[in-house]
Amino acid sequence: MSKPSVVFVTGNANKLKEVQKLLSNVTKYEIINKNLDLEEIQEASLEEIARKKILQAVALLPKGQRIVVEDTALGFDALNGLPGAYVKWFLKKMSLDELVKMLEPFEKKTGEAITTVAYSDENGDIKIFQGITKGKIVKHRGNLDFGWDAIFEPLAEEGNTEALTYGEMTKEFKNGLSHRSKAFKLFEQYLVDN
Ligand SMILES: O=c1[nH]c(=O)c2ncn([C@@H]3O[C@H](COP(=O)(O)OP(=O)(O)OP(=O)(O)O)[C@@H](O)[C@H]3O)c2[nH]1
Ligand SMILES: [Mg+2]
Repeated sequence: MSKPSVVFVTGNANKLKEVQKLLSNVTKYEIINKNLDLEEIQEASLEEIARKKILQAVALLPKGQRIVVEDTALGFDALNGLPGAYVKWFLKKMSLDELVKMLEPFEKKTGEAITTVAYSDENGDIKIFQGITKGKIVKHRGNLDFGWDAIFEPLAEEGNTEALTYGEMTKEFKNGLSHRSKAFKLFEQYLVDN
């Protein structure tokens, strides 16, 4: 019999590549991808956004499937966590340079990258896992392929002793300290234990 699967629902190819690597040690399940454009509600906590996302995916996919989604936010400390989950829409309307400029009036240039994972098991029970990496928002350096990678420089205390932006890191190095890796480590442990 073939292995049971966990369906990772995302429309983001960069995310998918990272998550396939992050979950590559999970031998119990096969991780497969389904590209659905899930609505992301506003005026909600990151947990609520992820919860709504998984509920939609559950409603759209066949019953009894294990499904996982994630939502990723970038919050600026000087703006009390904004743009947060809205960073995707900010990036559609402005360049990375303009996003960085938003912090010009403030001394504090720090922020948080946060991934919130929502998993629905075969019975529809939902679990939430979150990973946070603290960093500085800097003028873009390195690879521009993935969202705001080039303007996010994790703090030294995160293990980023060479002060690289995500965009300057190898994928392996980013996966060693990223918001996404922290969230998916917790999820991986849950899959192993349950
Ligand atoms: O530089 C980055 N490094 C990352 O590690 C990262 N993870 C997400 N993002 C971007 O931040 C927004 C999240 O929105 P988001 O979580 O809703 O994603 P999405 O809509 O692209 O995919 P999905 O919702 O179908 O899974 C989108 O603009 C993503 O491109 C990242 N940018
Ligand atoms: Mg999305």
